[in-house]
Amino acid sequence: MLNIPAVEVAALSVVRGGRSVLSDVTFSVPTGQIVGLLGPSGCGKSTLIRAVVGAQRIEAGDVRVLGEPAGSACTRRSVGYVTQASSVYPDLTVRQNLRYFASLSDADDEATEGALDEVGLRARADALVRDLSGGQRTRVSLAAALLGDPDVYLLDEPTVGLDPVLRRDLWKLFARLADDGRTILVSSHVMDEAGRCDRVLLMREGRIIADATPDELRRRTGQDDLEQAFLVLAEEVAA
Ligand SMILES: Nc1ncnc2c1ncn2[C@@H]1O[C@H](COP(=O)(O)OP(=O)(O)OP(=O)(O)O)[C@@H](O)[C@H]1O
Repeated sequence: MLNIPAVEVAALSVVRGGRSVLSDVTFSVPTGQIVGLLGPSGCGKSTLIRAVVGAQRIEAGDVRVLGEPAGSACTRRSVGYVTQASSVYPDLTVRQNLRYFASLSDADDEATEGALDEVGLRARADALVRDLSGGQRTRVSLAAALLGDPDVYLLDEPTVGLDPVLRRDLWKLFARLADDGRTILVSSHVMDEAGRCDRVLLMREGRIIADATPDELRRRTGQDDLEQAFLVLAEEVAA
């Protein structure tokens, strides 16, 4: 099991609305790593995550999760997907949502309360989800994913709109999950979050322009700042 990559994408191409959105994307994510999918808005991060979930029609290529085709029934319980749009019930409270999701995955009330703490929502546990901010709703979705205890987390911009303290706390949570052997593929367009990943896939216009550790990116570009490193790499690709 440990030798099988958590995620394996080979020569993936996706067309949406008649336009090429992903072109010849290839990468592999070993188990127990945090891999960041970084790149500007519209570069294809969400589409790539949807393909790994098995929710995106693909034009060409192969996408596997834990050795099985993406989206296949046997991998569904192994994957926790947190979308950019909220995927919890707006007319239930935070705690009611989590108790509902806990019942689907045989988690108990203690796990529900633990998940509330993990995402920093204890103070809003009795608030209706429809009264929460976008960032708070994303954290409810993340807590619901935690209750399923998946092997692979696919997180689409989970830290958007969060203040620096909450962002730091969520990245600590991701690190704890990875230390426990979980795998995390997490997208962001905030380049300083790249530094918190074991490895970074830098995307631009539907292609991966670098697949490296943060230190390798710094060395390769001679830039300490990862945002500057991205700019150097983007210019190299454009040249
Ligand atoms: N339903 C759709 N039909 C046609 N094109 C789409 C659709 N959804 C997204 N696209 C296009 O696919 C490209 C990639 O979009 P995607 O949402 O994957 O990017 P992203 O990197 O996740 O962006 P963001 O950071 O803004 O969420 C964009 O050019 C977008 O306009």
